[in-house]
Amino acid sequence: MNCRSLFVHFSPACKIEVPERLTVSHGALVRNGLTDRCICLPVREAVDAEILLVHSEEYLEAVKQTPHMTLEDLKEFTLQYGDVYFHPNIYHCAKLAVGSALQLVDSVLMGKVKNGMALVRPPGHHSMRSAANGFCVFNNVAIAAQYAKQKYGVKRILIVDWDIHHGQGVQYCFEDDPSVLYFSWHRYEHQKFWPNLKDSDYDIVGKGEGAGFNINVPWNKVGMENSDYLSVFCHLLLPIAYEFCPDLVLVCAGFDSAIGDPEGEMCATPDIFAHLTYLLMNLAEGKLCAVLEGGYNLTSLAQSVCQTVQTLLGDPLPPLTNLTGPCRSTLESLQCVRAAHRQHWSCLRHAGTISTKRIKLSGEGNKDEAEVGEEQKSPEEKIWPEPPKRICPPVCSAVVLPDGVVCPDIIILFQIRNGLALVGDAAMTMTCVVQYVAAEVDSRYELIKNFPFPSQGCTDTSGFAQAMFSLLLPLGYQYNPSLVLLVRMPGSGVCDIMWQQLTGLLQSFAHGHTLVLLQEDDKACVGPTASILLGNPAPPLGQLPASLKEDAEAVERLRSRLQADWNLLLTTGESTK
Ligand SMILES: NCCCNCCCCCC(O)(O)C(F)(F)F
Ligand SMILES: [Zn+2]
Repeated sequence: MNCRSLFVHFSPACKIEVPERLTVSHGALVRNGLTDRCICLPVREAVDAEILLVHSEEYLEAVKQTPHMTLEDLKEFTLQYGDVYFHPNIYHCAKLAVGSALQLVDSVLMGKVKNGMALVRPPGHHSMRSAANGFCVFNNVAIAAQYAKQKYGVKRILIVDWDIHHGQGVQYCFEDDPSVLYFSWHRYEHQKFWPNLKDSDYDIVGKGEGAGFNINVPWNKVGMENSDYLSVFCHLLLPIAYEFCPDLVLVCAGFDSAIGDPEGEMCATPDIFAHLTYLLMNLAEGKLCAVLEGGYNLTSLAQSVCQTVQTLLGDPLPPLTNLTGPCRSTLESLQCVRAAHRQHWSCLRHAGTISTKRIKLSGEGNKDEAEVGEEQKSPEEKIWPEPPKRICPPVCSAVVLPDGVVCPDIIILFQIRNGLALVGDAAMTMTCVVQYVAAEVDSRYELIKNFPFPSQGCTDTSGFAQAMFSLLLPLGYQYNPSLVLLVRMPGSGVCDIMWQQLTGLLQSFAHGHTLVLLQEDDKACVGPTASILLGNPAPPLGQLPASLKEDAEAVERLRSRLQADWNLLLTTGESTK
């Protein structure tokens, strides 16, 4: 009689955390030709010392006994923990899951690969120092973070947990540690959703030295969409992450936050993970390790994994359509978290200083007022369009030198992905290109007009970064252009590394079709700009100081003025009216 039949007979086998999660995800990667473009790292078992970076000796010793336990003992053992199922082979699997995450960290930090993803089972983010919990035995990502600090002396690590459950195990591990910034959003419903912890609410910000380095974003309604996720990234996570300036980004990549998942009951589509991944790749010079956590709808999971890996490979992002702006519940959560963290992060200090009152958002139904038809469907019955194919043009970038004429249609007609032109007069050329594209090329194409940056321009990097996240990104997403025309005007006051970050972030739009115009005497900028257009990560901005008050307030004023028409700019449930 093999273990399997023993296991099935006595313990309530877990119905959603099943082996098919890995076989279906891997199968989709193979089918989409993505495994051919990756190197497949060998896995190994974690050794005791690595597991003890996070877990206690008594817990490790106890788990070590499980392979030799009788079914009765196993059942007894399991009962002391919550929502976790022990099989005689789970200790071996849990060591492989940790070992895989550490292999990925080694390869990224030794520069063998730029980034990567570990597809592991069992997941890890709920397991605590001396307790298994929520399908998790060892905390894969928490161990990976401690390992990176100990073995490579990494100073600052950002952990982004986009799984729909709160990774309380990670939170407890680093709550007093300022070198690890833990960000988690999670279905919460005012503590009515599992794991029903007060510790998962927005006001739990970390302890002692770690105060401010734990960010909890509770989703108090289900049905959250792409707009809700993007709003939290633009108006909370990215500004803080850039201020923190991590040397390494780890992702608790759970995909139960995607549409169709029975646990999450959210409505964000799999292509959102392409954008979330890309936005994080502009940090830590692209050093990003994603480790699988949850995700229980096999169709949605497979698509989300492919979207994530395709972005890690540098493919152009699929434009996100019909972004309707965040819902009321999201705005309330966002406002609460920003207020709880204002004292810890200068990027939030001036936020909301301009009091704003509520506006009626276009088409905003708060999540439980969704149209009847959709609402009746169970998560498994939900349908969504397959993410669009993300074709990378044969030529990635082109540089046009002064005597050549810029022909943007080669970019627009997808012959190349992006381009850079050195021109005599950037302003005049910009006008020509705008007219040319508007007239010559099919009028369907829109352009990102020159963003109305605060009149006096943002002189300091922090102010500019603030404008980028709270203005430019949300506007760009909602405007959804087909071409991004980025013009570096003489005397713009934008420093080179900020320019590189901006060039990188703007690839989020228009399938990455960016045309950059530089003044021909700006030769020094050609190399750094071309490097970004070719997909290299932008150098870090460094830990950002507080932005100038007048800059931050100018951005806030502009945001308040524009948010009536562009509600991805909203950060509070209020408006100026
Ligand atoms: N009435 C009890 C419901 C218990 N539900 C347990 C949900 C566990 C979620 C695990 C996960 O998805 O967060 C992980 F990423 F760890 F796998
Ligand atoms: Zn989960």
